[in-house]
Amino acid sequence: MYKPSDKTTWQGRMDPQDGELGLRWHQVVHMVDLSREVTDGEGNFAFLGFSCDEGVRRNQGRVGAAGGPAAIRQAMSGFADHLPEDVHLYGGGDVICANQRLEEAQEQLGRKVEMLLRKGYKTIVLGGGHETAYGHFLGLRHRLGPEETLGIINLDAHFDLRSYAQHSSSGTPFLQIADDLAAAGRDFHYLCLGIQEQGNTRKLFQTAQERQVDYILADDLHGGITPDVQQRLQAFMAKVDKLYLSIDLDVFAAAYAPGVSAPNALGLTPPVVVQLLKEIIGSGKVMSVDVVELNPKFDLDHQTAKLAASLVYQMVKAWH
Ligand SMILES: N=CN[C@@H](CCC(=O)O)C(=O)O
Ligand SMILES: [Mn+2]
Ligand SMILES: [Mn+2]
Repeated sequence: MYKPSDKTTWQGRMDPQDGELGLRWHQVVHMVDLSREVTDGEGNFAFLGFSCDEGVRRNQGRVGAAGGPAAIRQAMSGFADHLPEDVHLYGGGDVICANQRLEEAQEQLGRKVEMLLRKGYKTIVLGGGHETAYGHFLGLRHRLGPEETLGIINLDAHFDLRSYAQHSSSGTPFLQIADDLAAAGRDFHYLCLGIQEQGNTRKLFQTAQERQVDYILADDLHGGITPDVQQRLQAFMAKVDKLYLSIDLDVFAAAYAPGVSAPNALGLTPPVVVQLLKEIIGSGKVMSVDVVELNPKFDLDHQTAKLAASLVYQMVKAWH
């Protein structure tokens, strides 16, 4: 199920006395209906929501992530417009997971991501639980050339490499992706930043080792981009052609991001994450991004939604 964006979902303060200089994102964003083929979007940004609780529900989590896209959109609406004249924002609406039909919703997300990328948009997907990542991947894998290698960078307290033998969930997307890539004869290059040891069982560390996953613990990132972190990040990015960047908001300390499905007391601070995002986007290889796991039901004064929106702002600024 898909619901195109409409202007009523982009609302905010207005300063008409200031004319063009007073504009905010809700006044400059265009609406695009993704239920039909879209026109060329080269150089522009498209936001696409994935409104879904099913992955977190299947993963024994506290549901509420379906409200994520609307909450992030609301938080982005009031941002001051500092974009260059030739860069435009497009609200692409939401893919909605209905009646627990997660796999169908992921396929639909994939089709829309593929279309946006094919039309030249820089795509920013707003989750949803981390099951968003598998749907996202279903689309972006079609935009890889036959010889191009994909690198996946996940800012997350968790590996999300659980077995999907029983069912897929918000805890399984990167193992699903690893297996799909292997079936297509492609390598799985996966770097996790911000892993919490106490948040991942020995089984998950074992799977990470078996799949040759590269990771940096949150404990080793609190100091920001040290020479060692920079070297590891750059080495990872150098060995791939394109990057898919996924941001799970539970990578932050719960003090900054209380509104997530699985909060972490010892997570990262916003300045460290922004530094990492700039370094990653600075590679020039990022093809698509998602921000996931916002759970507005547990948010405090929209703090986590505003943090998610601010990450989007920083990425748009670094990426255009
Ligand atoms: N999206 C993934 N979530 C975590 C949840 C961990 C928890 O509930 O504590 C995971 O599966 O590992
Ligand atoms: Mn995750
Ligand atoms: Mn997580």
